[in-house]
Amino acid sequence: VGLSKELELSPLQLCLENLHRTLQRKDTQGFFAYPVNDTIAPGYSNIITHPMDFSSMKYKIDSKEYHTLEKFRSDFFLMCNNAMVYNAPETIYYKAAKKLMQSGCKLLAPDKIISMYRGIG
Ligand SMILES: COc1ccc(OC)c(-c2cc(C(C)=O)n3cccnc23)c1
Repeated sequence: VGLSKELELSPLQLCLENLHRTLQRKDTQGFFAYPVNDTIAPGYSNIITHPMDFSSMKYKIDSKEYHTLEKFRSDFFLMCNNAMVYNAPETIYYKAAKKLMQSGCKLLAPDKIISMYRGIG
């Protein structure tokens, strides 16, 4: 007896869960774990129109909102870019976002995405 229907993870979801886990492991301080709020980041919601964080991405994977690897990839880069727009270059958040983005570029490189699709079948 397999997982009940709604819990069954599709090959794409399994791939996205894997990528999500690998990328989130790089965020050792948890700066990208949850949505940034205006209390810890004054004026954030006025400056960043499309917020994104790892918990929101996880929710989108589990609710089957990502139909392609590219949609997941663009949310990841949106998350990193937001941090490099709101925070000044000398801040720990900007530097953490830049480093995270570099990891994402390697893991989510187009040739890697193509081979993942081949693997998904
Ligand atoms: C200092 O501990 C935390 C804990 C969680 C955070 O975001 C979820 C952040 C955080 C994360 C960010 C980002 C990602 O821009 N940020 C910007 C300004 C002030 N704080 C933050 C910091």
